[in-house]
Amino acid sequence: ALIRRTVRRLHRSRCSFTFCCRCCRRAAPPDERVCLRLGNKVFFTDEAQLLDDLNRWSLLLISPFIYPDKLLEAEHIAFVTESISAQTDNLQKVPVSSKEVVKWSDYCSPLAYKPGEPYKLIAEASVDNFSNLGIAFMEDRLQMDNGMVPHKIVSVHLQESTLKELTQVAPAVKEMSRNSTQVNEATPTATLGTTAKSKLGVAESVGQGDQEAEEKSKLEKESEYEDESNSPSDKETGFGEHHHLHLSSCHECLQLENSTIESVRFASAEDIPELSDHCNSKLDENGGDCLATGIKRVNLAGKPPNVLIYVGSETAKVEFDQVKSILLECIDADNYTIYQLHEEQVLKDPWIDNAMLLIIATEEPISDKNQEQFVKFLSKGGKILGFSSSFTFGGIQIKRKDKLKKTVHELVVSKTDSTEVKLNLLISGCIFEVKKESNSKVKPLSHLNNADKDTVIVHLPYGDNGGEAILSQVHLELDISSVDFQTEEDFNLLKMSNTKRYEVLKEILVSLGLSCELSEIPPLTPIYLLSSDEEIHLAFLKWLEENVNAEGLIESSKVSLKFVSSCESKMETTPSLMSVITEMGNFSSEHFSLEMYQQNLQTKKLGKILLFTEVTTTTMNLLDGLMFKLPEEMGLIAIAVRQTQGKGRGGNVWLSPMGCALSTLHITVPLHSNLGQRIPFIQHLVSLAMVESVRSIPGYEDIELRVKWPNDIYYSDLMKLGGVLVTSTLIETTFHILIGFGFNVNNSNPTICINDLITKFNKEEGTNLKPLTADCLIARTVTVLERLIDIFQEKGPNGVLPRYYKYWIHSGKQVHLYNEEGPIAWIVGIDDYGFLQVHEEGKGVESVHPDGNSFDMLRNLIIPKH
Ligand SMILES: O=C(O)CCCC[C@@H]1SC[C@@H]2NC(=O)N[C@@H]21
Repeated sequence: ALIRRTVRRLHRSRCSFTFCCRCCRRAAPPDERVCLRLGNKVFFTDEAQLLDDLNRWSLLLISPFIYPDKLLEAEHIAFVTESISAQTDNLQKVPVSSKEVVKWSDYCSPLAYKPGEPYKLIAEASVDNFSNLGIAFMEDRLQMDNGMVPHKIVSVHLQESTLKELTQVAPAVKEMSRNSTQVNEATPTATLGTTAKSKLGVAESVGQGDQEAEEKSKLEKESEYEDESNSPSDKETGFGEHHHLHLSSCHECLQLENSTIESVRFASAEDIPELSDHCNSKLDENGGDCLATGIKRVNLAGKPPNVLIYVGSETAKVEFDQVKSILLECIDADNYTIYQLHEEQVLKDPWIDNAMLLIIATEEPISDKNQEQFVKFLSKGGKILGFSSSFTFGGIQIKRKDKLKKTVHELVVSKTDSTEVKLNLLISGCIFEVKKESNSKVKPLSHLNNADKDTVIVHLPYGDNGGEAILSQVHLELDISSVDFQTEEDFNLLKMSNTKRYEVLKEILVSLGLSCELSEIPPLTPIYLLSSDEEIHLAFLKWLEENVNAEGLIESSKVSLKFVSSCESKMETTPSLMSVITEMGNFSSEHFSLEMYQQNLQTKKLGKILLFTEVTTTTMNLLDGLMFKLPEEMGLIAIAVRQTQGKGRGGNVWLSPMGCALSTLHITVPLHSNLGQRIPFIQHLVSLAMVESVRSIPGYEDIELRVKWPNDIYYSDLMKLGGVLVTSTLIETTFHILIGFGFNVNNSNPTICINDLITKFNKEEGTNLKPLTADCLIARTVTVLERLIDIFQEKGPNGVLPRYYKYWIHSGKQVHLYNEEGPIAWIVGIDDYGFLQVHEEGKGVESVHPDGNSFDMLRNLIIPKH
């Protein structure tokens, strides 16, 4: 309280606040200035410390969407934090509980740094967050992102001239902040200056080891490193002493990535069988095995079989839509028709003879007459699925358990293959009991994981005609948007069970005779050539005239592109031949706004020439024919709404449904450059850009989106919602890099998406942040990425790492080396080549190289490779 009060009272005055260790002799204050002593720490006030010259600092304002004018508001404090390496600080104490730890960058934004011992960082924070940092420091709970130990925090006054220097780094600022209140308009309209670089800071020498590399490059011939190709070893790709140089597609890295992939099984991409090109014929092949086919025979009109949903009273339209929508996501939608069974139809209409499945999804009491009708349906071989309804028959009864009502609880589900699945779901507040006297064939399918093992899902056969019901008292039908979750823990539990909820629901539907096979693959659509402005569009067309072959084709081994002026030419789009429509005027899409993309793209080169399509195989194949020949200033990007053969890392399939932002960007990197010597860093830069694309929007700074090393995008440290796939081709001394990135923006199911996090944030904070769209976020990602690459080329890893650490999930995480009983080490950062660094007690900081180790974050293990 004392610290908070002092900072709040005095922050507008010309005084500074210092938190430091008593051993920092030079800072020893006169007694009258000391506000608080705690152990070996002291907090005191002093005269204003001015910081008017940033010449010896390296600036970190790397995001083009950051607003230093916030600093002019008196509500923010700028300060310098000094830290020393853990080895130097013998007194480093490990906080008792990780809950107490305050992660430095969670409470501030880094602005500039000065390497060395002590390592100094300038940052800014709100008045309260500055106090939080000070308090944590005093209580030995402050953790720096890079594993160093904080020794001193001093607030400073940034002169207006200093702020101007910051503003030079972020020229789009003024324009941005004008628009910053409305998200849809919070898009930068100013373009970045031609040189948006800082004139300050220590630039690392570019092109070190040039001679060796040059010699090597003479020997280089075009070589492409892709996931499936014969990846070169580090030796082959290394230059001089840069023996760590290592591509994300190399063998070691893939192993590393596989272990990472293993640890995120619930992400949207994983464990999904690859779609075969012959998927369309699946239904026919199923033939008589499929109950749906059987029903079709009954349905003489040739119409697909009916699934009816009864939600009780007429006001329940919302409930009907909710149940219908999850059903459409589970069943082969083309083969069923879903209707609402209205109250007045239950007794009148001949639905009993036309429906194959009735879903009862209402907690309202069911009248005796309706009950009789539903049982009659069963007696004729009908199937019933009950969601939290009072409908029962045979040997079971429903018992209320009020303390369970609307709670999230773990349940255990027995699957048909006799395995068990555990997941968390919202409970209706009722359970099933088997009547004592009954000799019916009730089969419990699921019980709560509580002391009473309360039964919550049952299977009941009825009569001799194959009638059966599965009744559930857990809300399998509700997704997070319809659940009134109370706590963050409930949100997390439900989201982490979301994939399993689908799994269980599908299994129930299949056991009731529905087909849950993936529906037909959508047909591929033509590509549109779109550009960020008219001028570049014309320049591209001119270039094209000179570069297409006699048939108007740009050929490549993956896809040949046939350029046509309008969509009138009715050419079929196939995986190996696609038409590209060059007239922008005809373009419109329900799922992509070119205007939104243009507004958010603030780049010099990247992403200027856009190949957009609704449905393609994979965006990774579209740029091949163009990328080696096109002039550099026409940065290429491919964007799709859906992919039929989306590629993930390590040969995985990347599920690419509507709502997922899907894109491949082409960049070139000179071999003799900071980044060219550290190619694996690209994946870190892209991950960081994806996170910043959201968290740099005013109001969205605290959306819990993070990076997981090496290249995943996570919700907190819990669930994957995005990833990066990088392939590179070295031609002479230029790397041509294709960066595929995908993130779930508006596809809440079957896992989690960015808009879920925004909804959660609005609910918790009482805000009204708007949902985001793929077009906006792809453009922002490219904009931030170009910025990050510029900074990296100028300053090397140090120019971007403080920002990466701000968003990564590993700060201060403990791991075991070698095996579960192995020595403990702390993750402290990544080294100059992008590898993880750990600090083993008593041994200091070491890099964990993928060629010797793999990293299993879920098990908190770094294990040697076998
Ligand atoms: O496995 C990963 O985490 C990487 C996923 C990368 C997916 C993107 S989506 C756009 C681009 N096209 C693809 O086929 N894959 C990448």
